[in-house]
Amino acid sequence: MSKLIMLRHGQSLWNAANRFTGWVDVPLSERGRAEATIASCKIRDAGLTVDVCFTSMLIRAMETAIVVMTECDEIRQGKIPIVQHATDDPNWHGWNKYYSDPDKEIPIFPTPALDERYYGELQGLNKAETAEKYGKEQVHIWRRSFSEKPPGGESLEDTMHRSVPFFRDRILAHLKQGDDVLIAAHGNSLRSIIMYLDELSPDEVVKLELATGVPIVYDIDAEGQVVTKQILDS
Ligand SMILES: O=C(O)[C@@H](CO)OP(=O)(O)O
Repeated sequence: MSKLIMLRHGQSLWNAANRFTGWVDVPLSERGRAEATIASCKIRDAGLTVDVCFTSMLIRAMETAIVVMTECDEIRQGKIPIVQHATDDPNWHGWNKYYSDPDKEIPIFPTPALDERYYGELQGLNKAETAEKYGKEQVHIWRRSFSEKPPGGESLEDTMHRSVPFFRDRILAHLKQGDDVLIAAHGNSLRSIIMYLDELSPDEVVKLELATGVPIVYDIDAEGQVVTKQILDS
């Protein structure tokens, strides 16, 4: 049985300011880094370790992954987490040219497939002011419905079309072979994967809210099926 730990990044500076963020690359707040540290301790205290880590390309998810993987040493079992950048980037050479033993490393794979949903024309706007302008109900539909897109942005369904194929092709492959996996990502990219894992309907996913910095732990069997789910929220 493998463990899948899903973690929404800690509070960002725009979460704190109640602004739509989407693909804007805003870092964690002081509280967000503390939340990531607490998440690391919860993962350690639950006796969990990590063999492979996936994050989005956005700094708030990467910061969270790095804090989790380095704050409580037990999680990395004496191994070194190393970020695995894309090999086809013409401006970036050398990161994978070194002497090392792969058994002593934990690869961290950043991927755009796990980025937050693109919030289009809402990016940067204050959420409360936007609700006053367009109505609470309309803004709730933009934020939480499955198929409605915010103006110029992605619906959850669009996000799912990139997150779930990546999850199935890349992440489940590790889980099926027995690796324990950490995904540090975003409210909506994780909602789309949880919708898939928990077999939620479009109506059910509207009510799914993920808190920042709270680990969600799945047991996954060798066929890639969910056996149990636990939320480490206390
Ligand atoms: O602003 C965002 O990018 C997201 C997550 O913080 O917001 P929402 O909760 O509206 O999906």
